[in-house]
Amino acid sequence: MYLYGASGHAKVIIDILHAINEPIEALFDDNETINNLFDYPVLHTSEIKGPLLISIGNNNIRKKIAESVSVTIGQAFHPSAIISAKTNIDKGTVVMQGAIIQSDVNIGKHCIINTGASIDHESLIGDYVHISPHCTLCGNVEIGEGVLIGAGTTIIPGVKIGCWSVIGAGSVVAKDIPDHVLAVGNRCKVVKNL
Ligand SMILES: CC(=O)SCCNC(=O)CCNC(=O)[C@H](O)C(C)(C)COP(=O)(O)OP(=O)(O)OC[C@H]1O[C@@H](n2cnc3c(N)ncnc32)[C@H](O)[C@@H]1OP(=O)(O)O
Repeated sequence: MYLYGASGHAKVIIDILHAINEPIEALFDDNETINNLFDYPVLHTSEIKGPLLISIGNNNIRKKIAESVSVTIGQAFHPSAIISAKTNIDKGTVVMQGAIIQSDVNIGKHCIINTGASIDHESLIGDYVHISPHCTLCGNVEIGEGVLIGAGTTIIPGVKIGCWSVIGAGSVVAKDIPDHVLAVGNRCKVVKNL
């Protein structure tokens, strides 16, 4: 596996790849001052190789890179994650330690399902989404493309979050949230447009 991005997020993905015995060939990064991460070389080249995981936490940047490369895309699920056999997860998505993904969930490409997050039955997660550590998504939740759900957020059943919106850490979302907004709080409310 090759990784694009040599930051803290890459360190967590490296742990997952170790846990599943997936060899790591090298990392790529645009920052020419970073030449290695742990024992792995960091390359600065436009010749990107696959299978590739984009190991960058920012959803916009992950999308830009995904659209600019034409190599095989990998996947990485930590063995401690519990993933229903009746779930579809698209390429490029990583599932961190202790996450739980229940039956009939669909998750798009290049998503991050972070440490200890729980996604319940029949939920729909768009492409380039980040579900941060210890979020709880109840059943039938819908998350639009590019959304960041901040750490520890709870989303009650059936709620829809619009594309490229951000939900602040620790929020409780009981009503639908539109596209391109920042919304925060218990009784989560929109505080600004993005
Ligand atoms: C392994 C990992 O680390 S994964 C990374 C996971 N990342 C996260 O969970 C980060 C989530 N980010 C947040 O919660 C941030 O605070 C954000 C995105 C909500 C806000 O960031 P900014 O755009 O900088 O907004 P800003 O700090 O100006 O806040 C706007 C208002 O919302 C408030 N606010 C910000 N965050 C929160 C929050 N989580 N809950 C309640 N209110 C909040 C601020 O106090 C501010 O209120 P004010 O205008 O009355 O002063």
